[in-house]
Amino acid sequence: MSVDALLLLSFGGPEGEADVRPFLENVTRGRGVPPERLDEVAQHYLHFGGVSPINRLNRDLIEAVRAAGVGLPVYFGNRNWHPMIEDTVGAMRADGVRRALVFPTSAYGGYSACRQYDEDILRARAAVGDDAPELVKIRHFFDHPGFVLPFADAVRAAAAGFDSYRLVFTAHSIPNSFDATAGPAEWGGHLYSRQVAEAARLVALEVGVAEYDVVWQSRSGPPQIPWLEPDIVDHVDALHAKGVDNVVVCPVGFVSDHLEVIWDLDNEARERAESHGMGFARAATPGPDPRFADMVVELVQEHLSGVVPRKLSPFGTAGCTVNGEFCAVACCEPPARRPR
Ligand SMILES: CC1=C(CCC(=O)O)c2cc3nc(cc4[nH]c(cc5[nH]c(cc1n2)c(C)c5CCC(=O)O)c(CCC(=O)O)c4C)C(CCC(=O)O)=C3C
Ligand SMILES: [Fe+2]
Repeated sequence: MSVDALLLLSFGGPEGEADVRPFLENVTRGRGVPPERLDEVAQHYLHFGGVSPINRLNRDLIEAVRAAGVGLPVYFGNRNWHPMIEDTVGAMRADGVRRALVFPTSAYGGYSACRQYDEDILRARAAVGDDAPELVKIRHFFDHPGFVLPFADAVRAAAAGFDSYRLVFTAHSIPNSFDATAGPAEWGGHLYSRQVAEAARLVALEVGVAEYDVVWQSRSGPPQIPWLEPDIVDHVDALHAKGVDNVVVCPVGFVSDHLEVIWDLDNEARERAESHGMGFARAATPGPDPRFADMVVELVQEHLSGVVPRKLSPFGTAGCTVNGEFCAVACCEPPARRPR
């Protein structure tokens, strides 16, 4: 297969105070997130001057992927903030791009982590019209050494100051109902939580830690709807009650230092741990590691020249579809949302 560009597709984040509200409205349109939760999240962004690190980190990653020799023009588009994917795909068409690979900045399956990026591709191609470039999405990479090994080194570095510690992995919580439908139906559901557990297992194996926990963070949505639990902050309390004195948190659900990482972990979870007199260290995310950019190049080559896929898990390959098609019928389909 030949392609003439790579598109890095991400979530997007605000780049100043005035962006925060319109960004949050884009994220939560029709999603039933209570207004109190939005006010709270707006405060998290305003704490950092209204600037999420996510766009800068993505621009840095694009530079690193170019420098790693990807050999294709690299474009940048987001779901929720500028540069918006519709505009980027329009620019790609104007530049004469016929077919592009899409690298999504999420390693996992599930509605929020995978299918919603397919919806973005569908929407952008529809907006651009008949001669929109063909867009081929790259597979889930939660089990790629370029994702797992930087996390493992980061855990070792974070734990360096502790004689003993409990290793805790976190990923973004999602509604239980989203997890139930995650993945092709014949794979039995729960693909998101199973991939997160598998990535955690691979990182722990590499570090040489036999006992660890997998927990969740950054829950939103109305309280009566069940989401994946336990929450990291509650879990810190539980570890304290068990007599754990140091905790190392590895944000395995995230590719880079998103706002959820620098607020929910570096502020909320850390404060809770320190209130108990516990030591707390957070492992770095893999996005800025040169091995991560090399992984992106390798994933491109998997498509172009049949380089043997490097996968550390026995899980099937998913997420790689053309023009925003879903992996399978009803794959990662969100249950109908209740109107608010
Ligand atoms: C699984 C998952 C990922 C990982 C996969 C991936 O990386 O894509 C992820 C990433 C991200 N989520 C982000 C931001 C937000 N997510 C929200 C809300 C939600 N996230 C959800 C899930 C996920 N989210 C869900 C089920 C909701 C409820 C509403 C809905 O059903 O959609 C809200 C609304 C306010 C709130 O309630 O928190 C915000 C502001 C940012 C940008 C951060 C930055 O600026 O650095 C990033 C990378
Ligand atoms: Fe989110």
